[in-house]
Amino acid sequence: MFEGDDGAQLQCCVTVEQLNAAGQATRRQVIRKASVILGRNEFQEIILRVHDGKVPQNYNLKEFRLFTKFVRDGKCTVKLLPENVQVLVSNCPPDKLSLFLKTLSVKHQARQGTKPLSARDRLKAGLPRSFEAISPLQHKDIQKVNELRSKAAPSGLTDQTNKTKAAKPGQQVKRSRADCNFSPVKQNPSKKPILSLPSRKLNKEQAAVLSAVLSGKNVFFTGSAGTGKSFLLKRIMGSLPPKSTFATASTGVAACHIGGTTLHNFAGIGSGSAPLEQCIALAQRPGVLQHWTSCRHLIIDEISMVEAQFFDKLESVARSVRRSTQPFGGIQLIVCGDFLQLPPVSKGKEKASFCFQARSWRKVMQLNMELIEVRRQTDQSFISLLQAVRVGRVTEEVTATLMKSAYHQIERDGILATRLCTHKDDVELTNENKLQQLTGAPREFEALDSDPSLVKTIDSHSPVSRLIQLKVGAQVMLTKNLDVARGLVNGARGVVVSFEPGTHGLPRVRFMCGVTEVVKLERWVFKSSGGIHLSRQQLPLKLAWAISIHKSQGMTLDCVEISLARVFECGQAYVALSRARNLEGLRVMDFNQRVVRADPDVLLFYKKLRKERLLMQASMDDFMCDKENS
Ligand SMILES: Nc1ncnc2c1ncn2[C@@H]1O[C@H](COP(=O)(O)OP(=O)(O)OP(=O)(O)O)[C@@H](O)[C@H]1O
Ligand SMILES: [Mg+2]
Repeated sequence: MFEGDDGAQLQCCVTVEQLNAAGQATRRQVIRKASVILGRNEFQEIILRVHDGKVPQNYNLKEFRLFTKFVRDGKCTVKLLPENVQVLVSNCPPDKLSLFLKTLSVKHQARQGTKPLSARDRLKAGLPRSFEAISPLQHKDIQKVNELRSKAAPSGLTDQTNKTKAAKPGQQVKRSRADCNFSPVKQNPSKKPILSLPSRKLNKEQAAVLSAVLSGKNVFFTGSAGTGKSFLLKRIMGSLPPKSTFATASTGVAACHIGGTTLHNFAGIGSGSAPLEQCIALAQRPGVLQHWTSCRHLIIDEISMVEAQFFDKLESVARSVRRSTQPFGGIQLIVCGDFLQLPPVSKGKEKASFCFQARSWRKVMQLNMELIEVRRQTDQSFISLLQAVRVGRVTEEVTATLMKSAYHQIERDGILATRLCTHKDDVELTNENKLQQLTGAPREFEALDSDPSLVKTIDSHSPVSRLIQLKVGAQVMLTKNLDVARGLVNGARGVVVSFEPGTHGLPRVRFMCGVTEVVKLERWVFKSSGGIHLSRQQLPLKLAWAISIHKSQGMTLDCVEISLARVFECGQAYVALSRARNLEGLRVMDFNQRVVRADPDVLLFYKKLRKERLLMQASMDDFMCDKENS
């Protein structure tokens, strides 16, 4: 079973169109708040029921086409062929929609081969009309369909590409990349199951946070590095209606991680330092106002870098722009981060205050929850070392272990360690020099930007630069998840071993995980504050002799060398050390315990939170059993 969802029911916007022979809509019905249910009638045929809260409409899914290209945007179309009707779904939580389509596809294919009933058979059966929601997808359904598919002789394909050989009219399902796990019925050379279930399930504590979010409460959830906060945020995004959900983060790097935008971009009030009236006026500009009025769920990752005054300003702007007296104007806040990691950037002398010190924080936050289970690292002793560093408790043993790591040999297959630097200029200098030292002329890869005049905005949102220079031997890092199962994930380290033929031949990279792959162009799409979609097409690579600690925020890194001598912020040493997946992949130069500092205000906040949360935790338990009993 899939976590917390039966896959047979959707809440979304539905448009039902009756088409004429030329495919134009002659009649259109829009249902803003529809429920769409997958079920079976008295003859066990699969029925799509669209309910507008008054009268349900049933569509028999015998012959239909699915258009699923925009599932990640919460949209799809079911085209009923004989009736020439199309049902357009929109503003649907993407994860729910993709599970629904998977259920539909599997259940439909499992029925392949059953003889269609004639009108006479129906009459003779004399069964009372009935409708029953379809049972949730189980592993056995998947197995059955994979068997059917692997047995399917090549000529019997219902694959779009060889239309002439398409099997009897049956389901002519149009497949798009979005359906990659419903790949068209082809002989499957790799013999791996064609259909698969989502492998990376939420653990219990992550599921509890998701439940609290879906109950509509304002939730702050925290946890040390690698406990899956960002991972969970992406699942939360997949469970909320896309049109009214805005995913943001305090920095461009973190925003990239969750496929969102920066909080500043969402808010459109600049630095927020202007007087309130002015900020409200800024928020009412076209393009920005639409964010504030359509937003019902505001997600913020890496909250530790948002400063208190900015948070308070946002809260006041929200109430004023949305003409609501509720905290944050009634927007549901879903906020996460680790206050013992990077603090807000201080301007000038005085120390910037943390978000939890904001006037409105306690008024806004209804539930504080914590993820305890660390997922990035697996070695318990390394996890304990990191926990000690996180709270600034540097024992002799911690010091000895980190100093010993200076001799770790972490290079392998020509892949050198990435140096995590505290200052950006060191990074640029190191990468440039190292590239220059390699023989041969560099190959240049220029990005294709949707709007070259907005290169600054695009730069601040994408993890790759407009221009990338590479040579054979260049140390590189992947900046996008290409294939999680094969270890080609954001942060994966590698070295360029060759280029494909031709002046713009793509680079072939050998990765630390053992895979050697030609890296192809990828595309990043994001919404800028004016609400316009911007995009960049570029290689998902960046030079990786060095990277800044700020740019490594949120990342999981294979092999890092850290020099902590110039660490200047509380939490910075912890962020750097906690990027490494294991101690063997880490080399710490010139360690001395002075560089490890935890902010005393933050330690106090977590201490109070723990004391309170014991109550909150109890109420969390109450909350969970209320849920079970409801
Ligand atoms: N339930 C899960 N199933 C499988 N993998 C998971 C799960 N939760 C987290 N992970 C993996 O653990 C690693 C750390 O997760 P993530 O980056 O979300 O942690 P984080 O709390 O955001 O860390 P940081 O504080 O450094 O940003 C990632 O590789 C992520 O894919
Ligand atoms: Mg994170």
